[in-house]
Amino acid sequence: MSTHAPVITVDGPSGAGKGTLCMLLADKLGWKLLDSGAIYRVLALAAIHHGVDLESEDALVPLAAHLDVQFKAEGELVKVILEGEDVSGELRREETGMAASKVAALPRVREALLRRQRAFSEAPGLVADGRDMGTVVFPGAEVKIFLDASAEERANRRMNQLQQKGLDVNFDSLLSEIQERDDRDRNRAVAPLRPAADALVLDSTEMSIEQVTAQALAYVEKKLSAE
Ligand SMILES: Nc1ncnc2c1ncn2[C@@H]1O[C@H](COP(=O)(O)OP(=O)(O)OP(=O)(O)O)[C@@H](O)[C@H]1O
Ligand SMILES: Nc1ccn([C@@H]2O[C@H](COP(=O)(O)O)[C@@H](O)[C@H]2O)c(=O)n1
Repeated sequence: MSTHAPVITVDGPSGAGKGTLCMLLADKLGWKLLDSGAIYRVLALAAIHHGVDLESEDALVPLAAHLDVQFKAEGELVKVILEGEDVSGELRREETGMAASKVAALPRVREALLRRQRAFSEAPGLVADGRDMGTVVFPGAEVKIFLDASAEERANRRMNQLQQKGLDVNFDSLLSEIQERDDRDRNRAVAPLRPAADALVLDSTEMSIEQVTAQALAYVEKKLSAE
């Protein structure tokens, strides 16, 4: 007999702070974490490594269906192993995010990755980070949050994040990459980025990580205790 595990979905645009919030929620609740963006990123890397055109749906679908990837937790970090190779560094690059948003716009590619994402749902619960977690992948989720922030604030956060890694970055090019990715994610024909009708929308533009976490946790506790 299968038991139902509760799900919290956190959707929103790139750099809104979803990953940060999801990690804190999963840690606090002792629940599993799904970083669905990492799956699209891994697929994009697999395509690049195999010389597959990022717009060829026919070639990408079998690659998505047979993606040989492992996520290995090592302390606070998660190592991503694609076909035996550690791609954790390559995975987080801005150009990988851009390539991921191209493969993610293809309907049959999304379909091929659905089961893999749903398989993350297990007891005691799952915190799922992405673009369509509350609308498509887990439409029956107990708690749905849509985390937003202005494009300028997200570019600023990303710039600080990259500078902390010692990388030389340009605000204007980060902002235009974020806007290009937003545009593709919001306007694609399938699973476009938008809040689920029953999601709490949090605009974090003027909020610290601590304020976002406190508001999200209060909402999660209220929703879960009402179940
Ligand atoms: N409320 C906040 N205020 C300031 N900085 C924040 C806030 N939330 C997150 N950050 C910082 O912004 C950066 C991006 O956050 P994070 O990686 O969580 O975003 P994301 O939405 O998961 O992005 P992506 O979808 O591209 O993976 C990180 O350096 C994080 O520490
Ligand atoms: N549920 C999702 C998650 C991600 N995507 C696409 O992948 C790109 C990379 O995502 P990150 O969260 O790792 O930045 C993103 O721009 C989306 O195009 C998606 O479509 N659905």
